[in-house]
Amino acid sequence: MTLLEVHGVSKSFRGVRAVDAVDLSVEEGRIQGIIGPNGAGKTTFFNLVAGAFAPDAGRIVVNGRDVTGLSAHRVARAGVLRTFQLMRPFATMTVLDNVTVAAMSRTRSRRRAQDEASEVIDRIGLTRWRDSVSGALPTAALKRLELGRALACRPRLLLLDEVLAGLVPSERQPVIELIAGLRREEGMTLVFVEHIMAAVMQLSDSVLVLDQGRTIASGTPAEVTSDPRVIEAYLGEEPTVAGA
Ligand SMILES: Nc1ncnc2c1ncn2[C@@H]1O[C@H](COP(=O)(O)OP(=O)(O)OP(=O)(O)O)[C@@H](O)[C@H]1O
Repeated sequence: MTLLEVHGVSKSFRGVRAVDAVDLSVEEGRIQGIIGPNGAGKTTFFNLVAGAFAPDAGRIVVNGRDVTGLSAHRVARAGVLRTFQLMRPFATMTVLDNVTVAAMSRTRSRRRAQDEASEVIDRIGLTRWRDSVSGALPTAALKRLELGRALACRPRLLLLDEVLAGLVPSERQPVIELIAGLRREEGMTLVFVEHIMAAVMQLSDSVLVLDQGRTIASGTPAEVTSDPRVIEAYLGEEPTVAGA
């Protein structure tokens, strides 16, 4: 079943076409990567799918329902959630309370929300930080917390915005495995924007490549990374972006 269908979405900011007639179709239970050089339009595309901005043109359908132009809140209720590159937990609240607040979006029972939050915290490997104030967490734990807050809402489609950014290489693989497990064990559908190519290669069933707002390639990780248009688009970028 197709969970996400994006038809020809476009968005301009003061004359700059940040996203230009982009199509994407994601089947349920698949992992879709989105890559592209800086300024390619990846974050804007996420914002359009998550309802942060309405597109100037095009249509977004989630689980057969047209969500084009709906608010982020309503898109979330349709089952689409995103994480943010810059984490936004409540710094003075504990990890447990932060995840409980997210779980409260699904239940009125604080007790049940707390139980679900505890499960999520174990799932994402934050058990030892459970009662710590979020502001005291190191970056790697904060990244997991951001993921946990999204998972507590039990999304059907999770949009991950550079979850590996800011992590040192040894911290990346466990997070990659955590993400792979979400699909394998829970059948979650994921769309992720990522600069770390090793993660894109390992996780993605399919990759969409944007450059200057347009789709320049789409296919398996091996197909897109050997595509001359993709190689050309990345020329001049930091080697860690193109080849890490
Ligand atoms: N809110 C905004 N107002 C004005 N211009 C914007 C806004 N958001 C994005 N843009 C512009 O749209 C274009 C695409 O930006 P976007 O952040 O979507 O790219 P990106 O691929 O996510 O880049 P990066 O990899 O650097 O995060 C850029 O030219 C950017 O300056």
